Amino acid sequence: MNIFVVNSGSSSIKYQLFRLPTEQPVCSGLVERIGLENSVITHKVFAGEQEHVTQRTLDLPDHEAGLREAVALLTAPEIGVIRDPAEIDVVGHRVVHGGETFAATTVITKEVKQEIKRLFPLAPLHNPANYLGIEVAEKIFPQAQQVAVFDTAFHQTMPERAFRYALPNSLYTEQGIRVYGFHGTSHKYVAEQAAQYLGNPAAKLITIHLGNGCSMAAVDGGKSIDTSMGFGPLSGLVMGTRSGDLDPSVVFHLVSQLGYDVEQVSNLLNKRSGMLGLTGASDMRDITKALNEGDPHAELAYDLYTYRIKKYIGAYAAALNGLDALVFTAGVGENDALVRARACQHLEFLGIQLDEAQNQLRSKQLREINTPESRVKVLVIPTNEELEIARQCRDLLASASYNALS
Ligand SMILES: Nc1ncnc2c1ncn2[C@@H]1O[C@H](COP(=O)(O)OP(=O)(O)O)[C@@H](O)[C@H]1O
Ligand SMILES: CC(=O)OP(=O)(O)O
Ligand SMILES: [Mg+2]
Repeated sequence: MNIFVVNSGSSSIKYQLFRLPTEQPVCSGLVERIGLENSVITHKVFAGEQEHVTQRTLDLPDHEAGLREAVALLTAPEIGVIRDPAEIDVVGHRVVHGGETFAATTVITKEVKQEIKRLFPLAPLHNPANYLGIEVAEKIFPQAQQVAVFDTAFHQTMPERAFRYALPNSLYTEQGIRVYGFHGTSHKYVAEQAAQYLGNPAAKLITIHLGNGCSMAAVDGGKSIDTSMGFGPLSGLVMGTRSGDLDPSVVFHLVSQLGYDVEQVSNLLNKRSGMLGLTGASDMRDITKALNEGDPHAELAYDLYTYRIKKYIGAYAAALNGLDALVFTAGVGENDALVRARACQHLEFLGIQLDEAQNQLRSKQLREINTPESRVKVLVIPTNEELEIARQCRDLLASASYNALS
Protein backbone atom coordinates (compact mmCIF):
# COMPACT_ATOMS: atom_id res chain seq x y z
CA MET A 1 0.00 0.00 0.00
CA ASN A 2 1.47 3.38 -1.06
CA ILE A 3 0.56 6.12 1.42
CA PHE A 4 1.54 9.70 0.61
CA VAL A 5 1.39 11.87 3.72
CA VAL A 6 0.94 15.61 3.45
CA ASN A 7 1.64 17.76 6.52
CA SER A 8 0.79 21.35 5.76
CA GLY A 9 2.19 23.54 8.56
CA SER A 10 1.68 27.27 8.67
CA SER A 11 5.00 27.99 6.95
CA SER A 12 6.00 24.63 5.53
CA ILE A 13 4.82 21.45 3.86
CA LYS A 14 6.37 18.18 4.87
CA TYR A 15 5.62 15.02 2.94
CA GLN A 16 6.66 11.40 2.97
CA LEU A 17 5.82 8.44 0.82
CA PHE A 18 5.49 5.09 2.61
CA ARG A 19 5.22 1.69 1.00
CA LEU A 20 3.62 -0.12 3.92
CA PRO A 21 4.16 -2.44 5.72
CA THR A 22 7.72 -0.99 5.55
CA GLU A 23 7.88 2.02 7.86
CA GLN A 24 11.04 3.41 6.24
CA PRO A 25 9.87 6.09 3.83
CA VAL A 26 10.61 5.76 0.12
CA CYS A 27 11.12 9.50 -0.07
CA SER A 28 10.50 12.56 2.02
CA GLY A 29 10.53 16.26 1.50
CA LEU A 30 10.29 19.63 3.09
CA VAL A 31 9.07 22.81 1.50
CA GLU A 32 10.15 25.71 3.71
CA ARG A 33 9.59 29.44 3.88
CA ILE A 34 6.34 29.24 1.89
CA GLY A 35 5.15 32.75 1.13
CA LEU A 36 8.53 34.27 2.03
CA GLU A 37 11.35 35.06 -0.40
CA ASN A 38 13.61 32.16 -1.40
CA SER A 39 11.40 29.20 -0.58
CA VAL A 40 13.40 26.00 -0.46
CA ILE A 41 12.31 22.50 -1.40
CA THR A 42 14.48 19.65 -0.17
CA HIS A 43 13.53 16.26 -1.56
CA LYS A 44 15.20 13.05 -0.37
CA VAL A 45 14.96 9.64 -2.01
CA PHE A 46 16.04 6.67 0.10
CA ALA A 47 17.50 3.42 -1.19
CA GLY A 48 18.87 1.22 1.60
CA GLU A 49 21.53 3.25 3.41
CA GLN A 50 21.80 5.61 0.45
CA GLU A 51 20.09 8.98 0.36
CA HIS A 52 19.77 11.11 -2.77
CA VAL A 53 19.04 14.76 -2.03
CA THR A 54 17.65 17.33 -4.47
CA GLN A 55 17.40 20.91 -3.29
CA ARG A 56 15.88 23.83 -5.16
CA THR A 57 15.48 27.46 -4.17
CA LEU A 58 12.50 29.12 -5.80
CA ASP A 59 9.61 31.42 -4.99
CA LEU A 60 6.59 29.46 -3.82
CA PRO A 61 3.79 31.91 -3.07
CA ASP A 62 1.44 29.41 -1.46
CA HIS A 63 0.82 25.82 -0.39
CA GLU A 64 -0.62 24.82 -3.77
CA ALA A 65 2.61 25.79 -5.56
CA GLY A 66 4.58 23.89 -2.88
CA LEU A 67 2.59 20.68 -3.25
CA ARG A 68 2.71 20.77 -7.04
CA GLU A 69 6.51 21.09 -6.88
CA ALA A 70 6.69 18.10 -4.55
CA VAL A 71 4.59 15.94 -6.90
CA ALA A 72 6.76 16.98 -9.85
CA LEU A 73 9.77 15.58 -7.94
CA LEU A 74 7.89 12.37 -7.02
CA THR A 75 7.38 11.59 -10.69
CA ALA A 76 10.52 13.25 -12.13
CA PRO A 77 12.15 11.13 -14.89
CA GLU A 78 15.51 10.49 -13.18
CA ILE A 79 14.83 10.64 -9.43
CA GLY A 80 11.13 9.75 -9.47
CA VAL A 81 9.87 7.04 -7.10
CA ILE A 82 6.58 6.52 -8.92
CA ARG A 83 5.82 6.74 -12.61
CA ASP A 84 2.26 7.86 -12.25
CA PRO A 85 0.28 9.55 -9.47
CA ALA A 86 -2.23 6.67 -9.87
CA GLU A 87 0.24 4.47 -7.95
CA ILE A 88 -0.69 6.30 -4.72
CA ASP A 89 -3.43 4.37 -2.87
CA VAL A 90 -3.96 6.69 0.09
CA VAL A 91 -3.20 10.33 0.79
CA GLY A 92 -3.02 11.01 4.54
CA HIS A 93 -3.56 14.64 5.46
CA ARG A 94 -2.67 16.39 8.66
CA VAL A 95 -5.68 18.52 9.58
CA VAL A 96 -5.13 20.85 12.49
CA HIS A 97 -8.61 21.52 13.88
CA GLY A 98 -11.16 18.74 14.14
CA GLY A 99 -13.42 20.52 16.65
CA GLU A 100 -15.71 18.24 18.66
CA THR A 101 -16.78 16.40 15.53
CA PHE A 102 -13.59 14.46 14.89
CA ALA A 103 -12.05 12.58 17.78
CA ALA A 104 -10.45 10.05 15.44
CA THR A 105 -8.88 9.59 12.02
CA THR A 106 -11.51 9.90 9.28
CA VAL A 107 -11.96 9.13 5.57
CA ILE A 108 -12.51 12.47 3.82
CA THR A 109 -15.96 12.93 2.31
CA LYS A 110 -17.75 16.03 1.07
CA GLU A 111 -19.29 16.42 4.54
CA VAL A 112 -15.89 16.09 6.26
CA LYS A 113 -14.50 18.81 3.98
CA GLN A 114 -17.46 21.06 4.84
CA GLU A 115 -16.74 20.60 8.54
CA ILE A 116 -13.01 21.32 8.09
CA LYS A 117 -14.07 24.48 6.27
CA ARG A 118 -16.52 25.45 9.01
CA LEU A 119 -13.61 25.36 11.44
CA PHE A 120 -11.50 27.87 9.41
CA PRO A 121 -12.13 30.74 11.86
CA LEU A 122 -10.77 28.63 14.75
CA ALA A 123 -7.48 27.79 13.01
CA PRO A 124 -7.07 30.52 10.38
CA LEU A 125 -3.40 29.77 9.64
CA HIS A 126 -3.92 26.05 9.29
CA ASN A 127 -7.30 24.65 8.30
CA PRO A 128 -7.35 26.71 5.06
CA ALA A 129 -3.88 25.32 4.16
CA ASN A 130 -4.99 21.79 5.10
CA TYR A 131 -8.18 22.15 3.07
CA LEU A 132 -6.23 23.41 0.08
CA GLY A 133 -3.88 20.44 0.45
CA ILE A 134 -6.90 18.11 0.28
CA GLU A 135 -8.33 19.86 -2.79
CA VAL A 136 -4.98 19.82 -4.63
CA ALA A 137 -4.43 16.16 -3.68
CA GLU A 138 -7.92 15.21 -4.92
CA LYS A 139 -7.01 16.73 -8.29
CA ILE A 140 -3.56 15.14 -8.50
CA PHE A 141 -4.54 11.75 -7.01
CA PRO A 142 -8.22 11.37 -7.99
CA GLN A 143 -8.29 7.60 -7.47
CA ALA A 144 -6.66 7.64 -4.02
CA GLN A 145 -8.49 7.38 -0.70
CA GLN A 146 -8.09 10.72 1.11
CA VAL A 147 -7.82 10.46 4.92
CA ALA A 148 -7.65 13.18 7.60
CA VAL A 149 -5.65 12.84 10.82
CA PHE A 150 -6.48 15.59 13.31
CA ASP A 151 -4.07 17.46 15.61
CA THR A 152 -6.84 17.71 18.18
CA ALA A 153 -7.50 13.95 18.51
CA PHE A 154 -4.71 13.02 20.98
CA HIS A 155 -5.90 15.60 23.50
CA GLN A 156 -9.40 14.17 23.74
CA THR A 157 -8.29 12.32 26.91
CA MET A 158 -7.89 15.54 28.91
CA PRO A 159 -10.02 15.71 32.05
CA GLU A 160 -12.77 18.30 32.13
CA ARG A 161 -10.90 20.49 34.62
CA ALA A 162 -8.19 20.92 31.96
CA PHE A 163 -10.36 21.31 28.88
CA ARG A 164 -13.11 23.58 30.22
CA TYR A 165 -12.94 27.36 30.45
CA ALA A 166 -14.59 29.12 33.37
CA LEU A 167 -17.36 30.46 31.15
CA PRO A 168 -21.13 29.91 31.39
CA ASN A 169 -21.82 26.20 30.87
CA SER A 170 -24.01 26.77 27.80
CA LEU A 171 -21.04 28.11 25.85
CA TYR A 172 -19.53 24.65 26.16
CA THR A 173 -22.64 22.52 25.86
CA GLU A 174 -24.23 24.48 23.02
CA GLN A 175 -21.26 26.11 21.27
CA GLY A 176 -18.38 23.72 21.93
CA ILE A 177 -16.18 26.42 23.44
CA ARG A 178 -13.46 24.44 25.22
CA VAL A 179 -9.77 23.64 25.04
CA TYR A 180 -9.04 21.31 22.09
CA GLY A 181 -5.24 21.34 21.98
CA PHE A 182 -3.06 20.85 18.90
CA HIS A 183 0.12 19.18 17.58
CA GLY A 184 -1.45 16.01 19.01
CA THR A 185 0.08 13.74 16.36
CA SER A 186 3.54 15.02 17.31
CA HIS A 187 2.98 14.90 21.09
CA LYS A 188 1.67 11.33 20.74
CA TYR A 189 4.57 10.20 18.57
CA VAL A 190 7.35 11.60 20.77
CA ALA A 191 5.62 10.53 24.00
CA GLU A 192 5.50 6.94 22.70
CA GLN A 193 9.15 7.11 21.68
CA ALA A 194 10.11 8.48 25.10
CA ALA A 195 8.11 5.86 27.02
CA GLN A 196 9.75 3.14 24.94
CA TYR A 197 13.23 4.60 25.53
CA LEU A 198 12.59 4.87 29.27
CA GLY A 199 11.10 1.36 29.31
CA ASN A 200 8.19 2.82 31.26
CA PRO A 201 4.70 2.96 29.72
CA ALA A 202 3.46 4.80 32.84
CA ALA A 203 6.05 7.61 32.45
CA LYS A 204 5.09 11.17 33.38
CA LEU A 205 6.27 13.32 30.51
CA ILE A 206 6.25 16.94 29.42
CA THR A 207 6.46 17.11 25.64
CA ILE A 208 7.61 20.45 24.21
CA HIS A 209 6.85 20.95 20.52
CA LEU A 210 8.66 24.05 19.27
CA GLY A 211 8.08 24.61 15.56
CA ASN A 212 6.64 27.68 13.95
CA GLY A 213 3.64 26.96 16.16
CA CYS A 214 4.62 25.90 19.68
CA SER A 215 2.82 23.89 22.32
CA MET A 216 3.45 21.72 25.35
CA ALA A 217 1.58 18.72 26.68
CA ALA A 218 1.51 16.93 30.02
CA VAL A 219 1.38 13.21 29.22
CA ASP A 220 0.62 10.69 31.94
CA GLY A 221 0.96 7.03 31.01
CA GLY A 222 0.55 7.80 27.29
CA LYS A 223 -2.49 10.06 27.76
CA SER A 224 -2.59 13.81 27.31
CA ILE A 225 -3.87 15.38 30.54
CA ASP A 226 -3.23 19.03 29.68
CA THR A 227 -1.90 21.16 26.86
CA SER A 228 -0.98 24.79 26.28
CA MET A 229 -2.97 25.56 23.12
CA GLY A 230 -6.69 25.97 23.56
CA PHE A 231 -9.85 26.59 21.55
CA GLY A 232 -7.58 27.50 18.63
CA PRO A 233 -3.79 27.21 18.16
CA LEU A 234 -3.12 30.63 19.66
CA SER A 235 -2.71 30.33 23.43
CA GLY A 236 0.24 29.17 25.52
CA LEU A 237 3.80 29.57 24.33
CA VAL A 238 5.31 32.44 22.35
CA MET A 239 5.45 31.31 18.68
CA GLY A 240 6.88 32.43 15.35
CA THR A 241 4.05 34.86 14.61
CA ARG A 242 1.50 34.12 17.38
CA SER A 243 1.36 35.81 20.76
CA GLY A 244 0.56 32.83 22.96
CA ASP A 245 -1.06 33.63 26.33
CA LEU A 246 -2.61 37.07 26.52
CA ASP A 247 -5.08 38.76 28.85
CA PRO A 248 -8.34 39.20 26.83
CA SER A 249 -8.47 42.77 28.20
CA VAL A 250 -5.87 43.61 25.57
CA VAL A 251 -8.43 42.70 22.90
CA PHE A 252 -11.08 44.97 24.48
CA HIS A 253 -8.55 47.81 24.49
CA LEU A 254 -7.57 47.21 20.85
CA VAL A 255 -11.22 47.30 19.81
CA SER A 256 -12.64 50.04 22.03
CA GLN A 257 -9.67 52.40 22.16
CA LEU A 258 -7.67 51.71 19.00
CA GLY A 259 -10.51 50.92 16.58
CA TYR A 260 -9.47 47.39 15.58
CA ASP A 261 -12.10 45.14 14.02
CA VAL A 262 -12.21 41.36 14.50
CA GLU A 263 -10.21 40.68 11.34
CA GLN A 264 -7.49 43.09 12.41
CA VAL A 265 -7.27 41.60 15.92
CA SER A 266 -7.00 38.10 14.46
CA ASN A 267 -4.37 39.22 12.00
CA LEU A 268 -2.37 40.92 14.76
CA LEU A 269 -2.42 37.97 17.17
CA ASN A 270 -1.97 35.21 14.59
CA LYS A 271 0.33 36.76 12.01
CA ARG A 272 2.15 39.79 13.43
CA SER A 273 2.91 38.86 17.03
CA GLY A 274 5.18 36.33 18.73
CA MET A 275 8.83 36.42 17.68
CA LEU A 276 7.92 38.40 14.55
CA GLY A 277 6.32 41.16 16.61
CA LEU A 278 9.23 41.27 19.04
CA THR A 279 12.12 41.08 16.57
CA GLY A 280 10.86 41.62 13.01
CA ALA A 281 11.65 37.98 12.09
CA SER A 282 9.65 34.80 12.67
CA ASP A 283 12.22 32.18 11.64
CA MET A 284 14.33 31.17 14.64
CA ARG A 285 17.48 30.92 12.52
CA ASP A 286 17.15 34.61 11.60
CA ILE A 287 16.57 35.51 15.26
CA THR A 288 19.62 33.51 16.39
CA LYS A 289 21.70 35.44 13.86
CA ALA A 290 20.40 38.75 15.24
CA LEU A 291 21.09 37.54 18.78
CA ASN A 292 24.68 36.72 17.87
CA GLU A 293 25.02 40.23 16.45
CA GLY A 294 23.93 41.66 19.82
CA ASP A 295 20.42 42.79 18.83
CA PRO A 296 18.61 43.72 22.10
CA HIS A 297 15.18 42.88 20.62
CA ALA A 298 16.36 39.37 19.83
CA GLU A 299 17.74 39.06 23.38
CA LEU A 300 14.40 40.06 24.94
CA ALA A 301 12.47 37.79 22.56
CA TYR A 302 14.63 34.78 23.48
CA ASP A 303 14.11 35.58 27.12
CA LEU A 304 10.32 35.78 26.80
CA TYR A 305 10.16 32.64 24.63
CA THR A 306 12.16 30.48 27.03
CA TYR A 307 10.66 31.93 30.23
CA ARG A 308 7.19 30.98 28.98
CA ILE A 309 8.35 27.39 28.38
CA LYS A 310 9.84 27.27 31.87
CA LYS A 311 6.56 28.44 33.44
CA TYR A 312 4.67 25.64 31.69
CA ILE A 313 7.26 23.08 32.81
CA GLY A 314 6.53 24.11 36.40
CA ALA A 315 2.78 24.02 35.83
CA TYR A 316 2.81 20.60 34.19
CA ALA A 317 5.17 19.07 36.76
CA ALA A 318 2.47 20.08 39.27
CA ALA A 319 -0.39 18.79 37.09
CA LEU A 320 1.40 15.45 36.64
CA ASN A 321 2.31 15.22 40.31
CA GLY A 322 5.83 14.19 39.32
CA LEU A 323 8.06 14.10 36.27
CA ASP A 324 10.17 11.45 34.54
CA ALA A 325 11.27 13.28 31.39
CA LEU A 326 11.13 16.46 29.39
CA VAL A 327 11.01 15.95 25.63
CA PHE A 328 12.07 18.66 23.16
CA THR A 329 10.89 18.28 19.58
CA ALA A 330 10.12 20.02 16.22
CA GLY A 331 12.22 22.53 14.25
CA VAL A 332 13.37 24.70 17.17
CA GLY A 333 13.20 22.05 19.89
CA GLU A 334 15.37 19.62 17.91
CA ASN A 335 17.93 22.16 16.70
CA ASP A 336 18.23 25.15 18.99
CA ALA A 337 20.53 24.30 21.91
CA LEU A 338 20.26 27.78 23.41
CA VAL A 339 16.47 27.58 23.68
CA ARG A 340 16.76 24.22 25.44
CA ALA A 341 19.48 25.51 27.79
CA ARG A 342 17.55 28.61 28.80
CA ALA A 343 14.24 26.78 29.20
CA CYS A 344 15.91 24.32 31.60
CA GLN A 345 18.01 26.89 33.47
CA HIS A 346 17.51 26.99 37.27
CA LEU A 347 15.19 24.00 37.30
CA GLU A 348 17.56 21.90 39.42
CA PHE A 349 15.01 22.06 42.25
CA LEU A 350 12.70 19.97 40.03
CA GLY A 351 15.48 17.44 39.40
CA ILE A 352 16.31 18.80 35.92
CA GLN A 353 20.02 19.15 35.12
CA LEU A 354 21.10 19.77 31.55
CA ASP A 355 24.51 18.60 30.33
CA GLU A 356 25.82 21.55 28.32
CA ALA A 357 28.17 19.47 26.14
CA GLN A 358 25.49 16.88 25.32
CA ASN A 359 23.05 19.68 24.60
CA GLN A 360 25.39 21.12 21.95
CA LEU A 361 25.76 17.84 20.04
CA ARG A 362 23.84 17.67 16.77
CA SER A 363 22.11 14.48 15.76
CA LYS A 364 18.98 13.30 14.01
CA GLN A 365 18.52 10.51 16.57
CA LEU A 366 16.76 10.39 19.92
CA ARG A 367 19.29 11.66 22.47
CA GLU A 368 19.63 12.30 26.18
CA ILE A 369 21.01 15.73 27.11
CA ASN A 370 20.79 15.61 30.92
CA THR A 371 23.70 15.02 33.27
CA PRO A 372 24.08 11.48 34.67
CA GLU A 373 22.89 12.81 38.08
CA SER A 374 19.76 14.46 36.72
CA ARG A 375 16.66 12.84 38.28
CA VAL A 376 14.55 13.91 35.29
CA LYS A 377 15.69 12.85 31.82
CA VAL A 378 15.87 15.57 29.21
CA LEU A 379 15.39 14.09 25.74
CA VAL A 380 15.58 15.48 22.23
CA ILE A 381 13.36 13.37 19.99
CA PRO A 382 12.88 14.15 16.30
CA THR A 383 9.17 14.19 15.68
CA ASN A 384 7.70 12.24 12.80
CA GLU A 385 4.13 13.36 12.32
CA GLU A 386 4.13 11.83 8.85
CA LEU A 387 4.91 8.28 10.05
CA GLU A 388 2.29 8.61 12.77
CA ILE A 389 -0.25 9.74 10.14
CA ALA A 390 0.66 6.81 7.84
CA ARG A 391 0.18 4.36 10.73
CA GLN A 392 -3.21 5.85 11.55
CA CYS A 393 -4.32 5.67 7.89
CA ARG A 394 -3.24 2.04 7.77
CA ASP A 395 -5.09 1.21 11.00
CA LEU A 396 -8.25 3.00 9.89
CA LEU A 397 -8.36 1.28 6.50
CA ALA A 398 -7.77 -2.10 8.14
CA SER A 399 -10.43 -1.54 10.78
CA ALA A 400 -13.73 -3.39 10.92
CA SER A 401 -15.72 -0.14 11.06
CA TYR A 402 -14.17 1.13 7.82
CA ASN A 403 -14.65 -2.17 6.04
CA ALA A 404 -18.25 -2.37 7.19
CA LEU A 405 -18.83 1.03 5.57
CA SER A 406 -17.19 0.30 2.25
N1 LIG B 1 19.05 24.51 12.77
C1 LIG B 1 18.07 25.24 13.33
N2 LIG B 1 18.32 26.05 14.38
C2 LIG B 1 17.34 26.80 14.94
N3 LIG B 1 16.08 26.77 14.52
C3 LIG B 1 15.77 25.98 13.50
C4 LIG B 1 16.74 25.16 12.84
N4 LIG B 1 16.13 24.46 11.85
C5 LIG B 1 14.83 24.85 11.89
N5 LIG B 1 14.62 25.74 12.87
C6 LIG B 1 13.38 26.47 13.20
O1 LIG B 1 12.27 25.63 13.28
C7 LIG B 1 11.09 26.41 12.99
C8 LIG B 1 10.21 25.60 12.06
O2 LIG B 1 9.88 24.42 12.69
P1 LIG B 1 8.90 23.34 12.04
O3 LIG B 1 8.69 22.27 13.06
O4 LIG B 1 9.42 22.93 10.73
O5 LIG B 1 7.62 24.28 11.90
P2 LIG B 1 6.21 24.13 11.20
O6 LIG B 1 5.93 22.66 11.09
O7 LIG B 1 5.28 24.81 12.15
O8 LIG B 1 6.27 24.82 9.90
C9 LIG B 1 11.57 27.72 12.39
O9 LIG B 1 11.48 28.75 13.36
C10 LIG B 1 13.03 27.42 12.08
O10 LIG B 1 13.83 28.56 12.18
C1 LIG C 1 -1.15 23.79 15.22
C2 LIG C 1 0.08 24.49 14.79
O1 LIG C 1 0.44 25.48 15.37
O2 LIG C 1 0.78 23.94 13.77
P1 LIG C 1 2.17 24.45 13.14
O3 LIG C 1 3.18 24.37 14.22
O4 LIG C 1 2.46 23.47 12.04
O5 LIG C 1 1.99 25.86 12.70
MG1 LIG D 1 4.82 21.49 12.34
